[in-house]
Amino acid sequence: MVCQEQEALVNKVLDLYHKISSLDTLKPSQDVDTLFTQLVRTCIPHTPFIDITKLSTTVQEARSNLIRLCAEAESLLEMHYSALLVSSSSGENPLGRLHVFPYYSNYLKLSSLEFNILSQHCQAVPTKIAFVGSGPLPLTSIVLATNHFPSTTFHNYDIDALANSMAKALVSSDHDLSKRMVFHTSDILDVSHGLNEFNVVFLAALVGMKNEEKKKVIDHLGKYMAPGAFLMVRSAYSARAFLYPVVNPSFDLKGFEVLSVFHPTDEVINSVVIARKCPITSTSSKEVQSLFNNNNLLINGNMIEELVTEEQL
Ligand SMILES: C[S@@+](CC[C@H](N)C(=O)[O-])C[C@H]1O[C@@H](n2cnc3c(N)ncnc32)[C@H](O)[C@@H]1O
Repeated sequence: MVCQEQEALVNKVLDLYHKISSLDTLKPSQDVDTLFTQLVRTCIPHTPFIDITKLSTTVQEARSNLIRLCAEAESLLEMHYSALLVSSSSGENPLGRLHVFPYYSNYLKLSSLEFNILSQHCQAVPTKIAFVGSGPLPLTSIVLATNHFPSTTFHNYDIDALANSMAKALVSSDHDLSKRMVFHTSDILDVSHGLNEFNVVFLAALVGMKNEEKKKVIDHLGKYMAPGAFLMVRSAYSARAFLYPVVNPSFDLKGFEVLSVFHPTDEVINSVVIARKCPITSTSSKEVQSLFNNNNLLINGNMIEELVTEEQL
């Protein structure tokens, strides 16, 4: 049963959706900024609670189109600011002026939240972290590498070659990050080899926009990540699900042990889910040996110093 408050909120979102979808372009402008700011303000409150599984088919359809429009606007906004930061840096390090990006403080808060949640479960400092869906302005990797993991290498995967070339240009003049930020252009579904070298994999909210696409990406990561490695997934709660895809910890994380789910109540929009790839079950001892040789064998979150084979037990 939908209460009046829920109906009013859904109607407001639909109204904004129709206005946004009638815009000629989603490139940054006053009109685009005004409409998306109204949309975010409408969706941020946790009440009235919106259960997206209870929405009508029409509203479900509008939601999935709206998420696609949000993704397009987010990519265009990132491209705009990534290009602006590089073109206006006049020889200085553009990373010193990231505050010009309107949502920079949101990323500082989100990255700090994700670091705190990860640190509660992963005692070892990760040597290598993968960020899937890094974009032209890879702020999560930049903030984590700068503020939280000063000795970790970040491998950034993006399907869009232009996004990667812009991101590379952004970090190239930074003495430290130019060495610790690596960029790979590929659909993550085409990446298998090497995923087992990461202690931690982050999955951007907009990789896999429909539920079945998101599940496919998570299943793929589950297949190739190292046993014991951590997966940080961004999701959405209540009306924020009109802006981003929802990951259901009970159904969408097969092969992973869900460690915690956190729904921010402030302006950090994404929920954060941390899960750990289930330890080795049917993996052959040969695969275990190769995982160990890659020096990334984590069982129950701890790096294994030496491999004790069944024979030695
Ligand atoms: C706009 S960015 C958002 C991430 C944000 N910059 C951050 O630092 O958290 C999302 C990126 O995901 C990329 N993407 C979408 N689907 C992907 C896939 N299957 N494989 C790799 N990258 C993907 C898009 O090209 C886009 O650049």
